[in-house]
Amino acid sequence: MQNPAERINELTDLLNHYNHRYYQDSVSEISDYEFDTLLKELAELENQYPDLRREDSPTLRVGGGITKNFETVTHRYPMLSLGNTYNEQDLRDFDERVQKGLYGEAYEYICELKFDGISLSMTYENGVLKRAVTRGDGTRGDDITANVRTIKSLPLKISSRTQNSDSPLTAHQLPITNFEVRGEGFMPISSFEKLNKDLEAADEPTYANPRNAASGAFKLQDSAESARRGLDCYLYAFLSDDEVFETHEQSLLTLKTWGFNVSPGWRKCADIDEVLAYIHEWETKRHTLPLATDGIVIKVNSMAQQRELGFTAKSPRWAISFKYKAENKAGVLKSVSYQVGRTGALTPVANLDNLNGDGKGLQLSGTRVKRASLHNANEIERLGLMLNDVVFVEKGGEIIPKITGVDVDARSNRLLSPIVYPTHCPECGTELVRKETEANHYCPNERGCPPQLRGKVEHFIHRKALNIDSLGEGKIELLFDKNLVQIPADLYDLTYEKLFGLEKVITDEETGKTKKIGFKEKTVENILKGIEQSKNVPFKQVLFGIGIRFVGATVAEKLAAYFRNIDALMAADFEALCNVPEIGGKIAQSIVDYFSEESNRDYIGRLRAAGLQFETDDVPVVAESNALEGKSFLYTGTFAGMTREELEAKIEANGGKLLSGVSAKLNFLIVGEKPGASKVDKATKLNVKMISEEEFLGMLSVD
Ligand SMILES: NC(=O)c1ccc[n+]([C@@H]2O[C@H](COP(=O)([O-])OP(=O)(O)OC[C@H]3O[C@@H](n4cnc5c(N)ncnc54)[C@H](O)[C@@H]3O)[C@@H](O)[C@H]2O)c1
Ligand SMILES: [Zn+2]
Repeated sequence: MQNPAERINELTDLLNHYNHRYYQDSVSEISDYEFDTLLKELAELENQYPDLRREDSPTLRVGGGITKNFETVTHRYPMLSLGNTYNEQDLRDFDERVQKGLYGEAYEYICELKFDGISLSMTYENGVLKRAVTRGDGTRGDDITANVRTIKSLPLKISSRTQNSDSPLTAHQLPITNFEVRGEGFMPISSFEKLNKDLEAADEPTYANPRNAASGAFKLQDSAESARRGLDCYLYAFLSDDEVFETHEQSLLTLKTWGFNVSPGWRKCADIDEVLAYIHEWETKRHTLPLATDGIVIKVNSMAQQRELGFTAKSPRWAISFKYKAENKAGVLKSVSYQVGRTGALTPVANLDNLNGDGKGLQLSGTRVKRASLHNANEIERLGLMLNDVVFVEKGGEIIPKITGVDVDARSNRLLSPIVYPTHCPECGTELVRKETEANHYCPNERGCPPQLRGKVEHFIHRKALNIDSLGEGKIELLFDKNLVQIPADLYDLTYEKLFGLEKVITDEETGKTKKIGFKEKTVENILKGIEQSKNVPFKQVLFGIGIRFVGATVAEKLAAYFRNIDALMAADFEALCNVPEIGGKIAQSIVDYFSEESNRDYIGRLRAAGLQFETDDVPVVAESNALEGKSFLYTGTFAGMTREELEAKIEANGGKLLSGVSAKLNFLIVGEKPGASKVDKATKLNVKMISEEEFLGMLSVD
């Protein structure tokens, strides 16, 4: 057996790693349940061997951190975590501790839903929103006011209506005007789904769940982009220097009258049994809410009693959270279907039913589950799946259900058959290929496979490409069905006459509901207007929209700035392309291959004839010297003498290469004011030379 010291070390390192990934990178490498189980194991070991507890133990600290991408703000009142449990007995133990701590005084609880997003603290001065800060490490957080201000439901200035009168209270009439409110910033499930669809269309990585998506959105540098992500916030706490409220209940009611978005689901409970009833009631009901929740928060109602009970290093003694385990059910794998995505990648999808086999699917976390993604052939192999197997299906914070295992014991009396992976594309019949380095099989028929063609048009109209938002997925399907559009260039041949009156009934695969879409006058005018306006979209977006493999929005921007027009780009050979800052061999080869095909050149010709922008009118980078030739740079933070754009232009104008991340290839990291900790850390580890703004400018003057 491992000795306790080793295990404590191992757990501390592991949990600190998961915390970093979760809070800094918005990624969950393991489930919350697994994380909490490991944390509990560590806490118990530390209890037994207090001397072995490390100073950086995750049991002592709130998990988050500050990012240095934002101004750091010290919290007036620390922002702590919550103790958590997954079972009733722990809750009863908590209740007993409260009882003891209050020496027999009567007490009651408030139960609230536990919203799954990120904690926010908002400071109001004279009734006006001054600052919004993340929890960070509990003592200091990131100032993300600009992003939080994009939440429409959050009052920027308090005006409230009293119970008896309809006239708004001014700030002066409020009992208190300097205070802090706390709440959970979240992304509604509908916004989350829309965002992921958008990201997918732009070839960018998607988020595993709404929490990670919210966390990412609140920490964007560009608040206009935050605004587009549809964030929201529920408030659940009030803090001030004076004792304003006697109970938590009063504070919630008052916050509501002041115009704050307080979740309506909370309830006062007289004892722990009522708390448990609340927990059972919401176990499935919570799935009908428009946002993700992962449990219940239980708080002692009286503020005086809260003060009496106090805090541990990490969390209040007067509150605890009860977390629901991801629900797991057994079902039957009826069949596997195969979907072809817009890149031609094949995804196997499990078709499931309940054990009764009545065709109704599995009732899981409040929804009916009939399908689960199997990702790729490796996953099927890893699970050892056979058709007609009894499988365990889980639906957690991940929203999309997954198969977690096979009930091998159930096999003896079942008729099983192997899953035969297709050799040909189910959509177009072309033989599938599988590259050595990739897990997925692909259909190589880029130019004839219907989902791939549709995908290209969807990519073309994307906001970051030609931005034709009057055409959605359903409308494109209709255009495909009627043979009006095959490739994006066909969009420019559409006319009012061709579009008017088109109709189609669409059936939702999940719900079976049907909906009719038809092109009436207004729709047609909008579509044509959107297409017309796309002719003004800048070259870099057109280049992205064309859909050359590996040419994402950022690469397209670099190429457009460097070559300035399509002719120069098409004329560039592999070497010339590799000379462009940040363009590597893989991208260069893909571009060369693309333009070597006649059909692609014809396609560009058609788009050009339609009047799209194929040259850029941004100010070009004028070469100044070759002082930086052969050297690569990256910067972090802000600079006194120039903007980031000017710095980038300086690097390029003097022959330097700008890299997008810290790697062993990087020669210099230019470190400005408030540098990013992760870049500096990584540069230190990799021994990358770090220089100041002055040192960089000094490099320019030497010959
Ligand atoms: N999967 C992973 O890799 C990983 C890594 C780190 C942490 N985690 C998870 O995160 C947890 C720790 O996160 P945490 O410290 O934020 O604790 P927590 O999320 O378990 O609870 C505290 C938070 O709950 C939120 N909350 C939501 N509704 C609330 C309400 N009505 N009242 C009060 N607070 C409410 C607040 O933001 C508060 O900060 C872990 O227990 C684990 O489950 C997972
Ligand atoms: Zn195909």
